[in-house]
Amino acid sequence: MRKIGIIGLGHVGRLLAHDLVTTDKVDQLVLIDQDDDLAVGLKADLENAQTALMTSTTITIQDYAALKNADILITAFGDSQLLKEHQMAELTRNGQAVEEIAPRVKQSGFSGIVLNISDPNEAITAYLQQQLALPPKQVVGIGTTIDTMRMRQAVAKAAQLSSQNVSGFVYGQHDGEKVFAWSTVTVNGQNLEKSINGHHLDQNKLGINADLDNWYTLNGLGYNASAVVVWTIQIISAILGSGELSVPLAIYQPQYEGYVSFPTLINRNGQGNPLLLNLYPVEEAAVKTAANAIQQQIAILQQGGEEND
Ligand SMILES: NC(=O)c1ccc[n+]([C@@H]2O[C@H](COP(=O)([O-])OP(=O)(O)OC[C@H]3O[C@@H](n4cnc5c(N)ncnc54)[C@H](O)[C@@H]3O)[C@@H](O)[C@H]2O)c1
Repeated sequence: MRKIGIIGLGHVGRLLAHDLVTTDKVDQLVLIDQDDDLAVGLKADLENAQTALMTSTTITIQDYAALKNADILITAFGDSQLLKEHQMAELTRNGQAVEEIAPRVKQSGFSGIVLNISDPNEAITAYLQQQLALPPKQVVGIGTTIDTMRMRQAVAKAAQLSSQNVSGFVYGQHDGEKVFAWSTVTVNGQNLEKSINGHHLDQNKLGINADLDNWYTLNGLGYNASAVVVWTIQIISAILGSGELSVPLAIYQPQYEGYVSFPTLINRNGQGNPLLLNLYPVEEAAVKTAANAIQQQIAILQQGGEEND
């Protein structure tokens, strides 16, 4: 029995619930939002959709206790409107959401794997891990997964190839101190120093193009959801299946003494071994800068928590 909880049913949470139900990826779904009407409406809509399906998902709403035996909890709470102010505008409000949500999840007896989508991703994932008191391997964030896929796509477009030919990772901090680790990027096994498919690739331009897609999406839609939902489903499949996926998640990385986005394996036990690739010294220093920025955000959340006590 595959059981998944989703907390936060906005653009991301509701699209994820839709895709899980309509592609038969889940047997039991627990949907929770601070807005009761939204949860009731989404349940009714998804149940109506199931009339066209040969599969069936049991949907429970607004019940933290139902998370007890869930395999995976996806956290997608927040207020995407705040992103119009600045990239990290959700920090304090999502920190407060963690303080509301974590005790209720803990009380349910949930002992599965948490995949956090809420931003700022690394700091909120770390704060969730602290407040839930689950082992760090069971609390990961989507991290720089989407940034990495945008980077791969920018490389692929410049080389006029498909992005499946490109590997390599963005490290650091999603939307903040992002580190394009060009030392890890290859196209069909070849690094970017030589021309690829007859094209000389300029790393500065690639970085700008990678960010541009995010800008277009936010400018046009006011939020982004499709890419993060599709990759979340890939990660869910790795956790519920028998294989392993390598993605740059927000994980506890002892080398940086805290949470940072770093390539890692993910499997049925949660975070597996991190991929320890040889970074250029300048890249390694940039990841350290990102880890420090994340630590500063966590300190702000912890101070807020103390003030509220
Ligand atoms: N890391 C990524 O790649 C990535 C991509 C897209 C969105 N995000 C982040 O994911 C989060 C969700 O994005 P969205 O576009 O769905 O936002 P949204 O504003 O559309 O929806 C957020 C939902 O969370 C709910 N919520 C807020 N606080 C809550 C609480 N305490 N308890 C229960 N529900 C609560 C709200 O009622 C709302 O329905 C945001 O933090 C956003 O920045 C991250």
